Amino acid sequence: MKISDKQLQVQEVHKTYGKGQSETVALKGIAFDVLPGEFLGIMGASGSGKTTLLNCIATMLKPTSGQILLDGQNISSFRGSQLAKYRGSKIGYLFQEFELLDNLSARENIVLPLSIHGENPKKQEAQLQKLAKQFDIEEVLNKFPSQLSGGQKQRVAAARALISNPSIVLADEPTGALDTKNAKILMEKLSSINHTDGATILMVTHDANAASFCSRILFIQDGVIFHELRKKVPGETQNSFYERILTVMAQLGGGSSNVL
Ligand SMILES: Nc1ncnc2c1ncn2[C@@H]1O[C@H](COP(=O)(O)OP(=O)(O)OP(=O)(O)O)[C@@H](O)[C@H]1O
Repeated sequence: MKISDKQLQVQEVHKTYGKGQSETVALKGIAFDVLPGEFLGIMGASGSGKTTLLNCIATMLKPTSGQILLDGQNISSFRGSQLAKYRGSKIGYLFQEFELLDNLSARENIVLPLSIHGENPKKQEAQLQKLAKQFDIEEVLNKFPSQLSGGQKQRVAAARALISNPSIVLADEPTGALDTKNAKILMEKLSSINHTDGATILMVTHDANAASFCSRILFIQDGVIFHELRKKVPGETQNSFYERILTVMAQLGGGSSNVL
């Protein structure tokens, strides 16, 4: 495989918080690659290092050692305007709590990343219409966040994450604040965009249902990869994958709960 075939390369990343007695080693040499068009899930017990890993990839945190490469570029070396460009155009973010701006309409929230980078308004409109259709939010584009349901807010946030056509979407517990029905709708939409547009998605989740939409799952324990599951191709059903996820979660958590 050529290096360029790998969209994201996480190479022996260590992350330590604090010093001396308050030192916490959150990541202990984590390494994996993500291919273009993969839908990768990251699972693991609370405190295992999932958010730390996501924040290192997002450049919100700097690894203590190791390297992270996106599209072959070492993102840890980025500074100033290069870093701002990376955050604004190469990465789409989707958080548990939506993080929409209250005083902007859904439409304005979605195009915000493009507006900041001075994209042509015609291009903005075409991208916006396409995503609004894909996420079934065409009817609510002129509403403000306070006028939207939780499910609608998260689909608006998902459209915003994809508007700049990023190399990778980083999602941290995107279904965490949604009820079962809205979580399923969001995952179906993300999965469909992953299949039709080849969007690469990396998603941290505790939810086995959400994880069953992924093509591969890394299970993290104490800052290292403990296990990997891959959906069988062709044709493993989502239900069969879900059952396999629950089995690993039971081994990890030592119980039958589907929440780690
Ligand atoms: N800013 C920080 N300062 C010190 N320690 C931290 C900090 N952030 C996280 N940690 C520690 O690093 C470890 C990994 O935390 P992290 O938030 O990455 O875990 P997580 O798997 O995302 O957990 P959760 O599922 O509960 O969100 C934990 O032991 C945590 O207490």
